[in-house]
Amino acid sequence: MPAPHWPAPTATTPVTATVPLPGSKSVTNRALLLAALADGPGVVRQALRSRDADLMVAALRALGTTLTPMRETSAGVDWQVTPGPIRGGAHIDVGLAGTVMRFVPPVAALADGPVSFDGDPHARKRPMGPILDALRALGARIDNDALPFTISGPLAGGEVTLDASGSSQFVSGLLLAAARFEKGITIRHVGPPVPSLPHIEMTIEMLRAVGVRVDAGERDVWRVEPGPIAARDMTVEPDLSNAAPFLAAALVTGGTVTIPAWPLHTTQAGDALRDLLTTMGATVTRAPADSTASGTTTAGSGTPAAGSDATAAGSHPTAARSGTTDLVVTGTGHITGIDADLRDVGELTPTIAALAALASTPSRIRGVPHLRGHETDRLAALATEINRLGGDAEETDDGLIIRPRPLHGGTFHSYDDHRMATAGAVIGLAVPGVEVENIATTAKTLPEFVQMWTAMLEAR
Ligand SMILES: O=C(O)C1=C[C@@H](OP(=O)(O)O)[C@@H](O)[C@H](O)C1
Ligand SMILES: C=C(OP(=O)(O)O)C(=O)O
Repeated sequence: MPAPHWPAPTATTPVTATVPLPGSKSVTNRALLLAALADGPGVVRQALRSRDADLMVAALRALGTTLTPMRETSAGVDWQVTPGPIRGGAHIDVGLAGTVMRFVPPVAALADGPVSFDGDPHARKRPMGPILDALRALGARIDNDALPFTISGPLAGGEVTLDASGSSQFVSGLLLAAARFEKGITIRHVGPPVPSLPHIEMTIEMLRAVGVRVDAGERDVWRVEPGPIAARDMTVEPDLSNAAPFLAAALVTGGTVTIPAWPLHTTQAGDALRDLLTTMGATVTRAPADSTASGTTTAGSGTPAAGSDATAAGSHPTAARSGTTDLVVTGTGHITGIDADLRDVGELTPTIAALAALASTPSRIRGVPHLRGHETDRLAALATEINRLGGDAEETDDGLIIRPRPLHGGTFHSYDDHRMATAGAVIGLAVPGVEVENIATTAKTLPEFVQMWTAMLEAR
């Protein structure tokens, strides 16, 4: 029996809340995988606990890694990770997680036997061809061009050309495991532009932090030298993309939302929110990390900011280098439309589109045709759901045009997409009677979403 739809709360007053966020999905799943491939036991601190992270943990365990939780708080889980020989014979469930379906197969190709992969029904539709062809070119045998498939090594590594315009994760997946390939790897991208380049930067930065030599000096070419991956003590930053709906609430309600422990230097896509939300009419400031806006209370977990102690003293390179501040976003209740190329930060599109649907001037979102291969076809889903509520959204070849039009209540379908569900919540702040279908899908990256959202609205 499907769960009843979630009545998205409407904000009757401006929100004033501090919202600590759990760890980044993208950093967590890279850190766990690198720790599993390392030359000794390591630690991943303040890792996200969510469906995607749990799927990564299960995948690495199935391949022979020992992962032991040392401490779990609402800021995340500290994992002791002890690598083992990579075992064949495993079956990996990727769920709907791009980071599992693209990052784990290159590791599986190093196993001593075949490894099979499958996932949610929609996972079978997400693009996999370029990374599977690349693994074949590097020596692996694979029996299909999409999920489900079985992969067998050995994988020698070497040079490969692929079209990564469908997902940056094809490049990241190959790079993450490549130091363990006998010949390392040289990847050449040929095709339309690669999306989500900051996520490839994240991969490179995290590889370098564990001693892997990466050459990214030439556009669309990446080289990883074979060699050991150092065991480290890594700390995960808060998930800045999951900050998006909460910060959007400041714009929609004319309130103030503070996110603690926002890194001063980061490769996370969510950092682009500072500029995007400014363009849409917000005031964005940084406050010292130990300050709390007066009169605010903490929404969500009520624990110290995720990443705060880690970023003061921690070992994650991005956090350790430059520390963190609070990020404070204040809105006016009046949203200006935006014309933005989101190719680098496509995962922010559902929140930006939700804001655009509430804006007083038209918006155009460009550069994101690859969103058709995300958790759902996000361009079609956003246009359909905004229009279902009476809005005016139109798909283009590479994005969306959204024009102002008054919205009314109704069902907002999530398509099993966590960011569609949170986009429905953002619209619901301003539009009475919005009901989000399958809000539970937020568990992909933020299992506490409903509690955090409710606490944000109740905070004063
Ligand atoms: O490497 C990563 O952690 C991610 C890369 C991006 O994928 P695409 O390049 O497929 O957009 C992003 O959208 C996704 O949420 C996470
Ligand atoms: C595209 C996303 O996820 P995935 O890692 O499954 O690709 C996302 O989180 O917006």
